[in-house]
Amino acid sequence: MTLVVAIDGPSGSGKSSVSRAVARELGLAYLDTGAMYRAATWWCLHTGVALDDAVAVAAEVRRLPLAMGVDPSAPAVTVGGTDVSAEIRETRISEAVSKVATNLDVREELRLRQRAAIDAERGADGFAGGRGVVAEGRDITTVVAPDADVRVLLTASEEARLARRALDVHGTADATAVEATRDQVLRRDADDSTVVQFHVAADGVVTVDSSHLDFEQTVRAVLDVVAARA
Ligand SMILES: Nc1ncnc2c1ncn2[C@@H]1O[C@H](COP(=O)(O)OP(=O)(O)OP(=O)(O)O)[C@@H](O)[C@H]1O
Ligand SMILES: Nc1ccn([C@H]2C[C@H](O)[C@@H](COP(=O)(O)O)O2)c(=O)n1
Repeated sequence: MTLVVAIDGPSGSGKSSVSRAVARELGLAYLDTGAMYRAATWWCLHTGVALDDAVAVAAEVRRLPLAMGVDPSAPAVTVGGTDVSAEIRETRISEAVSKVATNLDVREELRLRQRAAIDAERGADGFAGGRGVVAEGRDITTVVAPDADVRVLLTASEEARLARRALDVHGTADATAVEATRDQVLRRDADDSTVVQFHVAADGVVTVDSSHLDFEQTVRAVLDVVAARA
């Protein structure tokens, strides 16, 4: 039997790294839906469409030639055959992505693709047998896959999330680095929260608070939820 694990949470809560580790541990595929919004943003900047033109942006995203790798050890993201896995993590994308992710027509398009990717991995009707998947983002537990076998909201305090991101981007979590990270974490969450809810667990979703857990402990806590629920 295949397993679908859905994990949501705010920026810096550890969704991506923890989901990848959980997928590796369980031998499941891994779907990073945030990377899909980032790839859509990369594409819009690449094609030169004005991000404020919601209709044109949605039309561009419907044409997006995106291929999502689902190997948790190397989840490559390619657009039109170009590997953009590294570029979509650049600050210019992090600063712009909420404009694209809050476009409701873009969300409709990417949610269709996300559901298809999850169905492919779970071996749903019309798809070849899959191995199951860990899918993570902001609305996977609530909108994209509310029927997932296991649903987790991964949280952490603002302080912990800012420190983690500062360490990632600046190599230190001193006061200056944390301040420089605020926009990428808190402003982005505030903008994204206008269209999706990822701070409070919906009914049936288990909260894992990683504020006082290290990475390994957090992975173990999520694996424990899977073991208890699946
Ligand atoms: N429990 C933890 N303790 C300490 N560091 C952690 C923990 N979980 C994740 N990290 C580290 O925090 C950083 C941010 O994690 P990650 O990128 O997975 O977060 P995210 O929720 O996917 O963020 P975003 O939504 O902004 O992409 C990474 O360097 C990761 O290794
Ligand atoms: N299911 C999702 C996944 C992501 N987003 C938005 C929110 C972020 O600003 C952006 C990039 O996500 P990240 O790579 O930082 O996890 O995409 C969303 O709205 N819904």
